[in-house]
Amino acid sequence: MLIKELIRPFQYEKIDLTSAETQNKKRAKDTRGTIKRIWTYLTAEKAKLFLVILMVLISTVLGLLGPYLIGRAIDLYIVTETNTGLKSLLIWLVFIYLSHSLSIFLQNFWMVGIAQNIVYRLREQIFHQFHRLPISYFDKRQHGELMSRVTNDIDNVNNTLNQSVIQIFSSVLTLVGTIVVMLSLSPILTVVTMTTIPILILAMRWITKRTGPLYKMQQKDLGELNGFVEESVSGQHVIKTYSQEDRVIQGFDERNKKLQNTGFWALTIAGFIPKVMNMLNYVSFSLIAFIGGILYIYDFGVTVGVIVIFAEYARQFTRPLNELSNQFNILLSAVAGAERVFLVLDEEQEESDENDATDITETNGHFVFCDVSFGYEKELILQGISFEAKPGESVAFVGHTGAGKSTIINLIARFYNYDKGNLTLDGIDMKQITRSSLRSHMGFVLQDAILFHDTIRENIRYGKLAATDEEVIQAAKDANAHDFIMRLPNGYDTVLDQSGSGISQGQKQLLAIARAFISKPSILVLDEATSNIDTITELKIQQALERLMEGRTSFIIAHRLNTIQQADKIILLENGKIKEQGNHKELLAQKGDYYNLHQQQAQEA
Ligand SMILES: Nc1ncnc2c1ncn2[C@@H]1O[C@H](COP(=O)(O)OP(=O)(O)OP(=O)(O)O)[C@@H](O)[C@H]1O
Repeated sequence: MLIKELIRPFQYEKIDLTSAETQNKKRAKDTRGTIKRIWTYLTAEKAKLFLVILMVLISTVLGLLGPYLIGRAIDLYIVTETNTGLKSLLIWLVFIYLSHSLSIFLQNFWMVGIAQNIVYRLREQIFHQFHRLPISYFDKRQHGELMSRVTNDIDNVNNTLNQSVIQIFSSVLTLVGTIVVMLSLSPILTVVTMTTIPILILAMRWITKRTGPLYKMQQKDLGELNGFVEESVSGQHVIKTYSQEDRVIQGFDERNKKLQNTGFWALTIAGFIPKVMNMLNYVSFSLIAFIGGILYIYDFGVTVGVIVIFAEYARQFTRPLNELSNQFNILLSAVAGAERVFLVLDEEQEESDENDATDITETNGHFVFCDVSFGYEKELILQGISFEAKPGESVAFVGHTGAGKSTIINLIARFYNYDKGNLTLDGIDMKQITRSSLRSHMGFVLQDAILFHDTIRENIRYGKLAATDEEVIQAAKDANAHDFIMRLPNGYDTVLDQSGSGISQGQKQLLAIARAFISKPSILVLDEATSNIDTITELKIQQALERLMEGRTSFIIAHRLNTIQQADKIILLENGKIKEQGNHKELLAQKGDYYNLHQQQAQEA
């Protein structure tokens, strides 16, 4: 059992990197582009970046000077046993090492500042971008996965910026500096020191070729896992009602396992780097000691001090190489993260097609659909839709699930653009009206009222931020919500949470109606609640809605026919087409589908 446990961590599935590698190759250009783009963020912090580079330069030179002086001390004072000058050289050494530490401290200090500024901007940009993207963008993606971009991916960029930029500069400088000093001391020993480099490069290549795609996979898997967790947390109600806990846990386990697997391989392979480095270090150290010793004994111009300098430089020399490849790995993982952030930033914004659209300052709410067709993807969902909603009229949509009721609303609110035909508001083509001005005249009372973690007062005020407390109370009264609010211990100051727990489904609806009242919209969209609401509350909702609809063009997604009998127009949809339209009386007289539906629901009731 124990042995099994011990070897368990090694029983990871092998990961096929071929597909990831080809993907990696395809994206190579993107990687370069992404690095360039990160660089533009860096150069926005010119002054600090300059200071960092200056400190890196100073620390590198001082780092080279230390071993050099120790070597000289051995040759000049220790081997020859003369003490004069040794003291002052040692004082110099102390000063050099102290300054070396100080310059390293400063470069890190400034770099942390730069990194924080950059991730602050990135976070700000991506969050702002989220609010400028069309609804279709969010419809197509898992929300937790998107959230992962703001958190994990940006974190990743942050970590890399903190470490990599300095490391890369200092590694390159140290490499160049070491080679120059080594060559000036002993070209033969320089060659000896460098013999291990080809092996090192080959080993690093082997490693990075594998870790690069693995890091990308790891970020992706992490995003998926986060998406799943977000869905499971926000969907707890549904999961529990349908007793789907086991299935969700199993789904989580699969994703968790996948992430564990990629994480294991990414870190294991990356972990070879220091081992290979150490081994090669010892090899090169032995070679220097051995060949340097021979050169010293046979008097080839190599001193003990020079051997010591080389031994120290050999270490210094492989370290930057190691760090470069290490940083390269970390850089790849950050580039993967940054790429996912930039992908969001590069998405077309909702207003991108609004160049020749104009704001509407007011509207009568007169909609005309003329032979309108629309599909989310290639497949057409709505076909040949024609109807008119005159100012102040109420239009109700009925039809089976998936018939296209919500889709028509999506076109009315311009969450999506219609494809063919003609859709106008007050005679103006919908595509010529800016979305923000259109929506500023619209009010929504949706099935699942979205509340924010704030007081009831602020939740109602969300409909019009400038509303006074009196207006909030008036709106609540109009919405029949005032009484229940006053019965809560903290009244209007009761803090709700996102799911609105603490108040009932019907009360949530009343708050949503109050929110719509306060914004005084000309156009209303009502999505009837299907859930069971007690009859008294339902009556209150119905009353409030009728009051709200007065004088406003209203679109109602109806699930029960008894609530829409007063509607000016009822449109029966089937498979994205209008099957019947007219008012309640007319449709009953037609004795068509509406009539049948009505009979059916009457019987059920
Ligand atoms: N964002 C979307 N992307 C792709 N297809 C979608 C999208 N939203 C809806 N659909 C498809 O469009 C069709 C019409 O959906 P719609 O939501 O308009 O129906 P509905 O009549 O409102 O149904 P319900 O009463 O269930 O809300 C369905 O086949 C649905 O699968």
